[in-house]
Amino acid sequence: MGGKTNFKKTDTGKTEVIKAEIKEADPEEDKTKFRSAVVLAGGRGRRMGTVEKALLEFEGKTIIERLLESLFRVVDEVIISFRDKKQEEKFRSVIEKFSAHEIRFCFDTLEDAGPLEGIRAGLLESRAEYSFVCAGDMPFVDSRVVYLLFEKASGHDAALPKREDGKFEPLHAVYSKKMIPEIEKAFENGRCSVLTPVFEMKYVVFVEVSEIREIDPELRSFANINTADEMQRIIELSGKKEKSLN
Ligand SMILES: Nc1nc2c(ncn2[C@@H]2O[C@H](COP(=O)(O)OP(=O)(O)OP(=O)(O)O)[C@@H](O)[C@H]2O)c(=O)[nH]1
Ligand SMILES: [Mg+2]
Repeated sequence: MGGKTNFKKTDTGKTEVIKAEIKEADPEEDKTKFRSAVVLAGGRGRRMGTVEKALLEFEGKTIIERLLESLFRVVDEVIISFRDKKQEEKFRSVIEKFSAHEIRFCFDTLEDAGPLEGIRAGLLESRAEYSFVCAGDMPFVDSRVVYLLFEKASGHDAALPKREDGKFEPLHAVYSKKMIPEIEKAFENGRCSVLTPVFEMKYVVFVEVSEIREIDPELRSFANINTADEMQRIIELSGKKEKSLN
């Protein structure tokens, strides 16, 4: 399908409808489970002047490399969610560096439908029941936080961080395959907010960021880059980290 799809603006950013019925997780259940990650890379980076944000580089390393290094500490395969094959070619040389790992690709069916379409394609391609989904413009994703989200999601439909101000981090979350039909329904209703299908699922775990702060005190994991100014801030943050490590 190549044609453009027009989606209505949704109001699903609001948080009043939360259907989190928590089931008892079985700690033995997922010890041997296959885990996937879906990295969303199919956006156009328009706010930065149309750039491939995942290929932005600082201190000699691209964001996608940083992400892959971190993710392969905790998942068995990574699926990179591209808009089309032409985009995949631009990433080939970076991805070759990870030939020892399982990296696969998926491509959008709906053009320019946003991250939710990338998630749909990624979850369809995923060989795991649970996939960690993140934006491809997040340089500091922390494998320990990803692991925590997998643990929280186990036996449930999804696990999303919830900030102190009540906002969620749907592009740094674990989703089960149950999200796929809910995404299809959202699109049928002209909705493209990632939170729309999330709120349709029954067993969603919202992980308070206070718990994540125990691992990642400044919540650097969620930092993402949308503008040139944010890129500058990320470079500064990175410098700070180097110092605190020494
Ligand atoms: N597969 C896929 N991924 C997308 C799509 N739109 C956005 N993304 C990804 O979703 C993540 C969050 O999106 P944004 O921060 O808006 O990134 P973007 O769309 O490239 O940037 P802008 O054009 O400035 O909005 C980024 O990692 C994007 O690459 C899409 O249509 N398909
Ligand atoms: Mg966008």
